[in-house]
Amino acid sequence: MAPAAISEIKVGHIDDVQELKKSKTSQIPERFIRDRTERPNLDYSCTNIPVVDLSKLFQGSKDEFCSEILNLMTSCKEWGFFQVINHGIDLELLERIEKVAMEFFMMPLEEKQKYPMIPGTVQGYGQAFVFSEDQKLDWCNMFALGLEPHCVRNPKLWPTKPSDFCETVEIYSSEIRKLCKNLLKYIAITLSLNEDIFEEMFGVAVQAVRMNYYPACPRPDLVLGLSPHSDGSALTVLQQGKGSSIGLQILKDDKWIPVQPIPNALVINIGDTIEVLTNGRYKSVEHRAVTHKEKDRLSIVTFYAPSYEIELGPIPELVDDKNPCKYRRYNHGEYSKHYVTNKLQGKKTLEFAKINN
Ligand SMILES: COC(=O)C(/C=C/C1=C(C)CCCC1(C)C)=C/O[C@H]1C=C(C)C(=O)O1
Ligand SMILES: O=C(O)CCC(=O)C(=O)O
Ligand SMILES: [Fe+2]
Repeated sequence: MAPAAISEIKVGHIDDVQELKKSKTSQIPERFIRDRTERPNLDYSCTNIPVVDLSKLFQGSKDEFCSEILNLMTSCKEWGFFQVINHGIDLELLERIEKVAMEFFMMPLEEKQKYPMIPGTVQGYGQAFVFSEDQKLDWCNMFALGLEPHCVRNPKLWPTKPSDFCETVEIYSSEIRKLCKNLLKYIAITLSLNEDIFEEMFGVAVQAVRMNYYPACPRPDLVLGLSPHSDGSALTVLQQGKGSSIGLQILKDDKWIPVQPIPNALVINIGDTIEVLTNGRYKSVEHRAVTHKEKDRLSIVTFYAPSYEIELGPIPELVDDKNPCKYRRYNHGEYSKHYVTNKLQGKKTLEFAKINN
Protein backbone atom coordinates (compact mmCIF):
# COMPACT_ATOMS: atom_id res chain seq x y z
CA MET A 1 0.00 0.00 0.00
CA ALA A 2 1.35 3.45 -0.87
CA PRO A 3 2.21 5.60 2.16
CA ALA A 4 -0.44 8.15 3.14
CA ALA A 5 0.24 11.74 2.06
CA ILE A 6 1.25 13.82 5.07
CA SER A 7 -1.95 15.90 4.89
CA GLU A 8 -4.05 12.71 5.25
CA ILE A 9 -2.38 11.63 8.48
CA LYS A 10 -4.66 12.05 11.50
CA VAL A 11 -2.80 11.29 14.70
CA GLY A 12 -5.19 12.83 17.24
CA HIS A 13 -3.94 14.52 20.39
CA ILE A 14 -0.49 13.44 21.50
CA ASP A 15 0.17 14.17 25.16
CA ASP A 16 3.65 15.48 25.91
CA VAL A 17 5.00 13.01 28.46
CA GLN A 18 7.00 15.61 30.40
CA GLU A 19 3.82 17.66 30.84
CA LEU A 20 1.95 14.53 31.98
CA LYS A 21 4.65 13.96 34.57
CA LYS A 22 4.43 17.58 35.76
CA SER A 23 0.66 17.20 36.23
CA LYS A 24 1.50 14.50 38.82
CA THR A 25 -1.33 12.31 37.63
CA SER A 26 -0.86 8.62 38.41
CA GLN A 27 -3.39 7.83 35.69
CA ILE A 28 -1.70 6.80 32.44
CA PRO A 29 -3.68 7.90 29.36
CA GLU A 30 -5.08 4.93 27.45
CA ARG A 31 -3.00 5.66 24.33
CA PHE A 32 0.19 4.87 26.23
CA ILE A 33 -1.03 1.60 27.78
CA ARG A 34 0.30 -1.36 25.83
CA ASP A 35 -1.60 -4.56 25.11
CA ARG A 36 -0.64 -7.26 27.60
CA THR A 37 1.60 -9.07 25.12
CA GLU A 38 3.62 -5.92 24.46
CA ARG A 39 4.17 -4.87 28.07
CA PRO A 40 7.80 -4.86 29.19
CA ASN A 41 9.58 -7.06 31.67
CA LEU A 42 11.19 -4.62 34.06
CA ASP A 43 14.36 -6.47 34.74
CA TYR A 44 16.93 -3.78 35.43
CA SER A 45 19.65 -6.31 36.28
CA CYS A 46 21.78 -6.20 33.21
CA THR A 47 23.64 -8.45 30.88
CA ASN A 48 26.97 -7.36 29.51
CA ILE A 49 26.95 -7.04 25.76
CA PRO A 50 30.38 -7.32 24.08
CA VAL A 51 32.92 -4.57 24.57
CA VAL A 52 35.31 -3.56 21.80
CA ASP A 53 38.45 -1.67 22.80
CA LEU A 54 39.08 0.71 19.92
CA SER A 55 42.55 1.68 21.18
CA LYS A 56 43.65 -1.84 20.22
CA LEU A 57 42.47 -1.20 16.67
CA PHE A 58 43.77 2.38 16.43
CA GLN A 59 47.22 1.80 17.93
CA GLY A 60 47.52 -1.75 19.28
CA SER A 61 50.29 -4.22 18.52
CA LYS A 62 49.69 -6.62 15.63
CA ASP A 63 48.46 -9.29 18.04
CA GLU A 64 46.15 -6.88 19.84
CA PHE A 65 44.78 -5.68 16.50
CA CYS A 66 44.07 -9.22 15.31
CA SER A 67 42.40 -10.34 18.53
CA GLU A 68 40.24 -7.17 18.65
CA ILE A 69 39.21 -7.62 14.99
CA LEU A 70 38.10 -11.13 15.96
CA ASN A 71 36.20 -9.68 18.92
CA LEU A 72 34.54 -7.14 16.62
CA MET A 73 33.60 -9.90 14.18
CA THR A 74 31.95 -12.00 16.91
CA SER A 75 30.21 -8.93 18.33
CA CYS A 76 28.72 -8.12 14.92
CA LYS A 77 27.80 -11.71 14.08
CA GLU A 78 26.46 -12.96 17.40
CA TRP A 79 25.08 -9.75 18.91
CA GLY A 80 24.68 -6.89 16.41
CA PHE A 81 25.18 -4.65 19.46
CA PHE A 82 28.37 -3.80 21.33
CA GLN A 83 29.91 -1.02 23.37
CA VAL A 84 33.10 0.73 22.32
CA ILE A 85 35.61 1.96 24.88
CA ASN A 86 38.74 4.07 24.29
CA HIS A 87 37.01 5.55 21.24
CA GLY A 88 39.12 8.70 21.36
CA ILE A 89 36.20 11.15 21.58
CA ASP A 90 36.80 13.84 24.18
CA LEU A 91 34.79 12.89 27.27
CA GLU A 92 34.08 16.54 27.89
CA LEU A 93 32.32 16.67 24.52
CA LEU A 94 30.15 13.69 25.55
CA GLU A 95 29.22 15.61 28.70
CA ARG A 96 28.52 18.79 26.76
CA ILE A 97 26.11 17.14 24.34
CA GLU A 98 24.21 15.64 27.27
CA LYS A 99 24.11 19.02 28.97
CA VAL A 100 22.66 20.88 25.96
CA ALA A 101 20.21 18.05 25.28
CA MET A 102 18.94 18.17 28.87
CA GLU A 103 18.76 21.97 28.79
CA PHE A 104 16.69 21.70 25.63
CA PHE A 105 14.25 19.17 27.10
CA MET A 106 13.93 21.16 30.33
CA MET A 107 12.74 24.30 28.49
CA PRO A 108 9.04 25.20 28.68
CA LEU A 109 6.83 23.31 26.24
CA GLU A 110 6.01 26.49 24.26
CA GLU A 111 9.72 27.01 23.56
CA LYS A 112 10.22 23.42 22.37
CA GLN A 113 7.07 23.59 20.27
CA LYS A 114 8.70 26.28 18.15
CA TYR A 115 10.41 23.30 16.48
CA PRO A 116 7.51 20.91 15.93
CA MET A 117 7.83 17.45 14.46
CA ILE A 118 4.98 17.53 11.92
CA PRO A 119 3.12 14.16 11.81
CA GLY A 120 4.66 12.01 9.10
CA THR A 121 8.10 13.64 9.43
CA VAL A 122 11.03 12.68 11.66
CA GLN A 123 12.77 15.97 12.42
CA GLY A 124 11.98 18.40 15.23
CA TYR A 125 10.42 18.00 18.69
CA GLY A 126 7.65 15.52 19.40
CA GLN A 127 6.89 11.87 18.73
CA ALA A 128 8.06 10.29 15.49
CA PHE A 129 6.49 7.34 13.70
CA VAL A 130 2.89 8.07 14.72
CA PHE A 131 0.52 7.58 11.79
CA SER A 132 -2.96 6.98 13.23
CA GLU A 133 -5.23 7.87 16.13
CA ASP A 134 -5.37 4.32 17.43
CA GLN A 135 -1.60 3.73 17.45
CA LYS A 136 -0.04 3.28 20.90
CA LEU A 137 2.31 6.08 21.94
CA ASP A 138 5.80 5.84 23.39
CA TRP A 139 6.64 7.34 26.80
CA CYS A 140 9.29 9.54 25.23
CA ASN A 141 9.93 13.04 23.92
CA MET A 142 12.22 13.22 20.92
CA PHE A 143 14.17 15.93 19.24
CA ALA A 144 15.75 14.97 15.91
CA LEU A 145 17.78 16.79 13.28
CA GLY A 146 19.11 15.78 9.90
CA LEU A 147 22.80 16.77 9.78
CA GLU A 148 24.64 15.61 6.67
CA PRO A 149 24.67 16.26 3.82
CA HIS A 150 23.38 19.79 4.41
CA CYS A 151 20.46 19.24 2.03
CA VAL A 152 18.79 17.02 4.71
CA ARG A 153 18.87 19.91 7.20
CA ASN A 154 15.82 21.94 8.04
CA PRO A 155 17.35 25.18 9.40
CA LYS A 156 14.01 26.24 10.93
CA LEU A 157 14.29 23.34 13.36
CA TRP A 158 17.70 24.25 14.77
CA PRO A 159 16.99 25.78 18.19
CA THR A 160 18.32 29.15 19.32
CA LYS A 161 18.23 28.00 22.95
CA PRO A 162 20.30 26.83 24.71
CA SER A 163 22.72 29.20 23.00
CA ASP A 164 25.49 26.59 22.62
CA PHE A 165 23.15 23.85 21.33
CA CYS A 166 23.91 24.12 17.60
CA GLU A 167 27.66 24.55 17.99
CA THR A 168 27.83 21.53 20.31
CA VAL A 169 25.75 19.39 17.94
CA GLU A 170 28.08 20.33 15.04
CA ILE A 171 31.26 19.42 16.93
CA TYR A 172 29.75 16.23 18.37
CA SER A 173 28.45 15.11 14.99
CA SER A 174 31.73 15.57 13.22
CA GLU A 175 33.49 13.44 15.88
CA ILE A 176 30.81 10.73 15.66
CA ARG A 177 31.07 10.81 11.86
CA LYS A 178 34.79 10.01 12.09
CA LEU A 179 34.00 7.19 14.51
CA CYS A 180 31.44 5.71 12.08
CA LYS A 181 33.91 5.84 9.18
CA ASN A 182 36.54 4.07 11.31
CA LEU A 183 34.10 1.44 12.51
CA LEU A 184 32.99 0.70 8.97
CA LYS A 185 36.61 0.29 7.95
CA TYR A 186 37.18 -2.28 10.72
CA ILE A 187 33.89 -4.01 9.98
CA ALA A 188 35.01 -4.38 6.35
CA ILE A 189 38.25 -5.99 7.59
CA THR A 190 36.25 -8.50 9.68
CA LEU A 191 34.54 -9.53 6.44
CA SER A 192 37.83 -9.84 4.53
CA LEU A 193 36.72 -6.99 2.29
CA ASN A 194 38.69 -3.96 1.10
CA GLU A 195 38.70 -1.62 4.11
CA ASP A 196 37.39 1.32 2.06
CA ILE A 197 34.48 -0.56 0.51
CA PHE A 198 31.73 1.07 2.60
CA GLU A 199 33.21 4.56 2.44
CA GLU A 200 33.52 4.32 -1.35
CA MET A 201 30.05 2.84 -1.74
CA PHE A 202 28.20 5.26 0.58
CA GLY A 203 28.97 8.53 -1.22
CA VAL A 204 28.34 11.49 1.08
CA ALA A 205 26.81 9.57 3.98
CA VAL A 206 23.52 10.70 5.51
CA GLN A 207 23.76 11.45 9.21
CA ALA A 208 21.04 12.38 11.67
CA VAL A 209 20.88 12.79 15.43
CA ARG A 210 17.97 12.02 17.71
CA MET A 211 17.79 12.92 21.36
CA ASN A 212 15.34 10.79 23.33
CA TYR A 213 14.14 11.90 26.75
CA TYR A 214 12.19 9.38 28.81
CA PRO A 215 10.70 10.96 31.96
CA ALA A 216 10.11 8.70 34.96
CA CYS A 217 6.75 6.98 34.60
CA PRO A 218 4.37 6.09 37.46
CA ARG A 219 3.51 2.76 35.71
CA PRO A 220 6.60 1.59 33.79
CA ASP A 221 5.03 -1.89 33.68
CA LEU A 222 2.29 -0.64 31.35
CA VAL A 223 4.18 1.49 28.84
CA LEU A 224 7.18 1.40 26.51
CA GLY A 225 9.73 4.21 26.26
CA LEU A 226 10.37 3.35 22.61
CA SER A 227 8.63 0.70 20.50
CA PRO A 228 10.62 -2.33 19.30
CA HIS A 229 12.45 -1.63 16.05
CA SER A 230 15.66 -2.12 14.14
CA ASP A 231 17.44 0.96 12.81
CA GLY A 232 17.36 1.65 9.07
CA SER A 233 20.87 3.06 9.17
CA ALA A 234 24.13 1.29 8.38
CA LEU A 235 25.42 1.95 11.89
CA THR A 236 23.90 3.63 14.92
CA VAL A 237 25.90 5.21 17.74
CA LEU A 238 24.02 5.52 21.00
CA GLN A 239 25.13 7.52 24.00
CA GLN A 240 23.31 6.73 27.23
CA GLY A 241 23.04 9.71 29.57
CA LYS A 242 25.22 9.68 32.68
CA GLY A 243 23.08 9.09 35.74
CA SER A 244 20.14 7.99 33.58
CA SER A 245 18.10 4.92 34.46
CA ILE A 246 18.84 1.68 32.64
CA GLY A 247 16.43 1.40 29.74
CA LEU A 248 17.79 -0.01 26.49
CA GLN A 249 16.79 -3.63 25.84
CA ILE A 250 17.82 -5.81 22.91
CA LEU A 251 16.08 -8.92 21.63
CA LYS A 252 18.43 -11.89 21.79
CA ASP A 253 17.30 -15.50 21.40
CA ASP A 254 13.69 -14.30 21.80
CA LYS A 255 14.43 -12.65 25.15
CA TRP A 256 14.60 -8.94 25.96
CA ILE A 257 18.01 -8.25 27.49
CA PRO A 258 18.70 -4.98 29.34
CA VAL A 259 21.99 -3.31 28.38
CA GLN A 260 24.24 -2.25 31.24
CA PRO A 261 25.71 1.19 30.44
CA ILE A 262 29.50 1.44 30.80
CA PRO A 263 30.60 4.94 31.82
CA ASN A 264 32.06 6.87 28.85
CA ALA A 265 31.44 4.01 26.41
CA LEU A 266 29.25 4.33 23.30
CA VAL A 267 26.80 1.66 22.20
CA ILE A 268 27.05 0.68 18.53
CA ASN A 269 24.46 -1.28 16.64
CA ILE A 270 24.28 -2.78 13.19
CA GLY A 271 21.46 -1.27 11.13
CA ASP A 272 19.31 -2.74 8.34
CA THR A 273 21.67 -1.42 5.65
CA ILE A 274 24.62 -3.47 6.89
CA GLU A 275 22.33 -6.51 7.14
CA VAL A 276 21.51 -6.12 3.44
CA LEU A 277 25.08 -5.35 2.33
CA THR A 278 26.48 -8.36 4.20
CA ASN A 279 23.69 -10.59 2.85
CA GLY A 280 22.54 -11.24 6.42
CA ARG A 281 25.92 -12.22 7.82
CA TYR A 282 25.63 -9.32 10.26
CA LYS A 283 22.03 -8.67 11.26
CA SER A 284 20.29 -5.59 12.57
CA VAL A 285 18.85 -6.36 15.99
CA GLU A 286 15.46 -5.44 17.35
CA HIS A 287 15.66 -3.16 20.38
CA ARG A 288 13.38 -1.01 22.52
CA ALA A 289 13.51 1.26 25.55
CA VAL A 290 11.67 0.85 28.83
CA THR A 291 11.00 3.48 31.47
CA HIS A 292 11.62 3.69 35.21
CA LYS A 293 9.34 4.61 38.11
CA GLU A 294 11.65 7.18 39.69
CA LYS A 295 14.44 8.00 37.28
CA ASP A 296 14.40 9.73 33.94
CA ARG A 297 16.63 8.77 31.04
CA LEU A 298 18.38 10.49 28.15
CA SER A 299 19.84 8.91 25.04
CA ILE A 300 21.58 10.61 22.13
CA VAL A 301 21.45 8.57 18.98
CA THR A 302 23.29 9.08 15.70
CA PHE A 303 22.14 7.34 12.53
CA TYR A 304 24.78 6.92 9.83
CA ALA A 305 23.63 5.72 6.43
CA PRO A 306 24.55 5.79 2.73
CA SER A 307 23.67 8.72 0.49
CA TYR A 308 20.05 8.66 -0.67
CA GLU A 309 21.33 8.39 -4.24
CA ILE A 310 23.03 5.03 -3.94
CA GLU A 311 21.66 1.72 -5.16
CA LEU A 312 22.56 -1.13 -2.87
CA GLY A 313 22.21 -4.84 -2.42
CA PRO A 314 24.30 -7.69 -1.00
CA ILE A 315 28.02 -7.33 -1.72
CA PRO A 316 28.84 -9.97 -4.41
CA GLU A 317 31.77 -11.41 -2.37
CA LEU A 318 29.25 -12.32 0.35
CA VAL A 319 26.92 -14.21 -1.95
CA ASP A 320 27.66 -17.79 -3.01
CA ASP A 321 26.02 -21.21 -3.24
CA LYS A 322 26.08 -21.63 0.52
CA ASN A 323 24.86 -18.05 1.09
CA PRO A 324 22.30 -17.35 -1.65
CA CYS A 325 21.21 -13.76 -2.17
CA LYS A 326 18.61 -12.86 0.49
CA TYR A 327 17.89 -9.22 -0.40
CA ARG A 328 17.04 -7.42 -3.61
CA ARG A 329 18.81 -4.30 -4.87
CA TYR A 330 17.14 -0.99 -4.12
CA ASN A 331 17.76 2.72 -3.85
CA HIS A 332 18.62 3.85 -0.30
CA GLY A 333 16.53 7.04 -0.66
CA GLU A 334 13.51 4.82 -1.32
CA TYR A 335 14.32 2.69 1.73
CA SER A 336 14.62 5.82 3.88
CA LYS A 337 11.25 7.01 2.66
CA HIS A 338 9.73 3.61 3.36
CA TYR A 339 11.32 3.56 6.83
CA VAL A 340 10.11 6.98 7.93
CA THR A 341 6.57 6.50 6.61
CA ASN A 342 5.89 3.33 8.60
CA LYS A 343 5.44 2.84 12.30
CA LEU A 344 8.23 1.18 14.29
CA GLN A 345 7.35 -2.49 14.30
CA GLY A 346 10.24 -4.79 15.02
CA LYS A 347 12.11 -5.68 11.85
CA LYS A 348 9.06 -5.35 9.61
CA THR A 349 10.51 -2.46 7.59
CA LEU A 350 13.28 -4.69 6.26
CA GLU A 351 10.69 -6.84 4.47
CA PHE A 352 10.99 -4.09 1.85
CA ALA A 353 14.28 -5.68 0.77
CA LYS A 354 13.84 -9.38 1.53
CA ILE A 355 13.71 -11.96 -1.21
CA ASN A 356 11.35 -14.70 -0.09
CA ASN A 357 13.07 -17.85 -1.28
C1 LIG B 1 14.48 5.09 14.66
O1 LIG B 1 15.05 5.68 13.57
C2 LIG B 1 15.03 7.03 13.22
O2 LIG B 1 14.45 7.86 13.86
C3 LIG B 1 15.76 7.35 12.03
C4 LIG B 1 15.61 8.64 11.42
C5 LIG B 1 16.58 9.27 10.76
C6 LIG B 1 16.50 10.48 9.99
C7 LIG B 1 16.31 11.72 10.59
C8 LIG B 1 16.05 11.91 12.04
C9 LIG B 1 16.36 12.97 9.79
C10 LIG B 1 17.04 12.82 8.45
C11 LIG B 1 16.58 11.62 7.74
C12 LIG B 1 16.77 10.30 8.50
C13 LIG B 1 15.81 9.28 7.89
C14 LIG B 1 18.18 9.75 8.32
C15 LIG B 1 16.53 6.39 11.56
O3 LIG B 1 17.40 6.63 10.59
C16 LIG B 1 17.74 5.58 9.81
C17 LIG B 1 16.63 5.09 8.99
C18 LIG B 1 17.03 5.13 7.72
C19 LIG B 1 16.32 4.61 6.52
C20 LIG B 1 18.30 5.75 7.67
O4 LIG B 1 18.95 5.97 6.66
O5 LIG B 1 18.72 6.05 8.90
O1 LIG C 1 17.05 5.17 24.04
C1 LIG C 1 17.53 4.12 23.68
O2 LIG C 1 18.32 3.47 24.36
C2 LIG C 1 17.15 3.54 22.34
C3 LIG C 1 17.04 4.57 21.26
C4 LIG C 1 16.86 4.01 19.90
O3 LIG C 1 16.85 2.83 19.71
C5 LIG C 1 16.65 4.91 18.75
O4 LIG C 1 16.56 6.13 18.95
O5 LIG C 1 16.61 4.40 17.61
FE1 LIG D 1 17.05 2.38 17.56
